[in-house]
Amino acid sequence: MGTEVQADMNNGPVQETQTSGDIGGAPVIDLTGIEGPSRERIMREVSAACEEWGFFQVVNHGVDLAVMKRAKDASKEFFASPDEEKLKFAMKKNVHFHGYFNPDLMDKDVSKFSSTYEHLYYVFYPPLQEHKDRWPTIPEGFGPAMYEYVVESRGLVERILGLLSESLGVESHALFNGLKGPDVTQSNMNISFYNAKKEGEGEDQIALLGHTDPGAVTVVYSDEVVGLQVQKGDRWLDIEPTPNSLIVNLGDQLQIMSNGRFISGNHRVVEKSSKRRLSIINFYSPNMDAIIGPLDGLLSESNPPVYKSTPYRVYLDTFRQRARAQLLDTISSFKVLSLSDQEPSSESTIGTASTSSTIGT
Ligand SMILES: O=C(O)CCC(=O)C(=O)O
Ligand SMILES: [Fe+2]
Repeated sequence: MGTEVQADMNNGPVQETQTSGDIGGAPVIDLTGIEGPSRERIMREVSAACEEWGFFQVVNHGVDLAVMKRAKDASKEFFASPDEEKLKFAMKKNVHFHGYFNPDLMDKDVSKFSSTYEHLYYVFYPPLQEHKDRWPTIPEGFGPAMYEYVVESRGLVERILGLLSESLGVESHALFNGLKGPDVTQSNMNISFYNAKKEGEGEDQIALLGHTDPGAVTVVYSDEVVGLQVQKGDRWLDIEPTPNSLIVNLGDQLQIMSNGRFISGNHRVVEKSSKRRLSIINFYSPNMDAIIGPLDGLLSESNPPVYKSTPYRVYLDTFRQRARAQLLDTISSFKVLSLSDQEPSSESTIGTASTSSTIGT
């Protein structure tokens, strides 16, 4: 999910039950030997995590720790810069929410934002000049440091896509090729600096409502401050960042491509620590013109398509429209209807879902 969506999902003290969270959400998987003798084991662990949680953490993931550190240091330096410097990169109306946002310094109406925390949102891949021209230049090396991390973390995503394709029993490039469509996959970066829990505040504040990400695979590089929670049944579980790990979660497009075998895990962010939390998020998403549907190689008479095939652009537009109305379950409106279902108009689909929406529950 990108910032444009979060815009409408950040509502501060929304009353959701049980903000405290239990520890132990989602497995930690060691990727040592992924190209060698451990591949089978890793493939089983990753696919089990994707079926059960849609979430896992990875260690020994092959992303250069020095590159991670440079991206984190650059982000911290950006947020620590004087307000007037940061505001030079402020989001502008109609520029698709690219740029810097700070709820204390900016007119919330700038992009209909009601976010409760500072963040940066940029396209980092493909590195077109129009994208590069927007990247922050404070600190000076911000763009190159972040880009280096983006390239490394995209490599991780592509290794995971290979494993997942194999575990589905299709050719190892099947997921990647489906996502890239006619050209390349994309990476939008959301660098969020959440607020600390205020002293004396009883309830943990919800910074980001429960949602699934619309794209393919999200890589969250979180500092050691807890805040991200994954939903399991009716419970919210804290993801405790393991040092040097990366958190991986699947977005809606992988649930669709796997014909429902993998899940796009519902998650949210709460402000529960006395420290502010930094997270650097790579939304690895399909090409806008890729037609995403269940992979051909998975379908049979006994496994008919559960989801429709749709250009990603259409899916994302629907997701954004619905998110504005805080309807955060988009994927069910892309289900193939069974013959016994009545065909609702697209408007009534949205209307129906609004009343049955399970946001944050
Ligand atoms: O900050 C995080 O850990 C996750 C944020 C998130 O879920 C999102 O931006 O979609
Ligand atoms: Fe998310």
